[in-house]
Amino acid sequence: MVSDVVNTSELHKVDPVFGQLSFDNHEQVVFCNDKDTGLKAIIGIHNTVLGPALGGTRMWQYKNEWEALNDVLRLSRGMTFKSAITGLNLGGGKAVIIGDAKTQKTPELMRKFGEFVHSLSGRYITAEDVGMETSDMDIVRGVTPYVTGISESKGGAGNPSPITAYGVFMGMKAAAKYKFGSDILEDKTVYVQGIGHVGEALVEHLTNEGANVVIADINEERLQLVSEKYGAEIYRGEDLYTEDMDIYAPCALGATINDDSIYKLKAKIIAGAANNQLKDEVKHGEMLRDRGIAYAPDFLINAGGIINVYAELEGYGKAEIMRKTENIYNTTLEIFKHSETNNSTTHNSALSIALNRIETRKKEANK
Ligand SMILES: NC(=O)c1ccc[n+]([C@@H]2O[C@H](COP(=O)([O-])OP(=O)(O)OC[C@H]3O[C@@H](n4cnc5c(N)ncnc54)[C@H](O)[C@@H]3O)[C@@H](O)[C@H]2O)c1
Repeated sequence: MVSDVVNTSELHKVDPVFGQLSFDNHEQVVFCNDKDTGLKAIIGIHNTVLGPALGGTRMWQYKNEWEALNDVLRLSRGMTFKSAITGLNLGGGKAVIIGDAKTQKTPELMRKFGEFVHSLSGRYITAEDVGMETSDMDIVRGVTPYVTGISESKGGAGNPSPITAYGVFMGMKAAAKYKFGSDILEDKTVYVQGIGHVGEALVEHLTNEGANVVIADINEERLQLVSEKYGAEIYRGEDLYTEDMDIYAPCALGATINDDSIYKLKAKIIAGAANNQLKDEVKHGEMLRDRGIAYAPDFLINAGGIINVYAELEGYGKAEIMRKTENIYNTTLEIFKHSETNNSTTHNSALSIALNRIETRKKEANK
């Protein structure tokens, strides 16, 4: 039924949540508002079949609420598949806080956010994502136990970004093994787009291996710092996608692989940390396959961070974290082989394996 207070041209807004393209049978979406601290947040719980929904909190200056909702729906769904394919007993969730992390993030706002997380009684467990620091999670820990990624001095596994970067490096090496016949990245030209927490640590692995690393970022200070530290070349061109490169590593925000960029891309491999790199999973996954570009699925190779925070819940140590993260190499190789055998895209191969694990658990639970 269409409410007559809505104009026909505004009809898409009648189904603001369940009718969104990015809505994928999410179990719960929670809107959080607090006038005093200015908190406006959305928590998305996609699926809890394998366990509590764990996923980071992103603080970002979204253009509007639709953009924030779309982001939390897409990101929380991605977390479900990330944990499933990594073999963790976790569901998928994520939170977004609408605002500028540099100017609007306060301890009071973070505490209030923590109270909302607490009100979900552990169905959602948070951690850091873009715009968040370990110290923010320490504040959240003050009001709820349902938080990971807290500092080591407080019993946490610390900043997950270096582990995420290590996993991406492993996934990249596996992609190189598949595409070039060798996983040695020496002399390969790798463009790292976004040299934040994860990007910088990835640059370190790559330069240690002797790769030619080119870095791109919108933050000039970061560019100078990372370039000086690792001797990486700074990209000053207009359109990174048109450059000659062996590997493109998206480590900023999502959807950079789209109708526009795919046709320009000269990279033979895409392997990076950013979530939701494919703007359209099906269409752009197929376009990459048709163009012979080996795509290491984002949710598979950027799982190091979640492996790290899962350790806080399960109580395993650094050695096990590293072993599980290193295993991303083997899983990525398996996915490339699976996609070849099944004539599927790598994204769909990874997705089908993740979905299979969830369905199996569901059946077992219903026995
Ligand atoms: N931190 C983790 O452990 C982790 C885990 C899994 C996935 N990820 C994903 O990896 C990506 C990076 O995470 P992070 O923790 O390093 O974030 P971050 O905020 O520390 O770094 C992001 C960097 O990207 C830059 N950037 C933003 N827009 C850009 C653009 N258009 N072009 C070039 N650079 C741009 C920023 O200036 C910043 O330096 C995100 O998509 C995040 O969701 C992170």
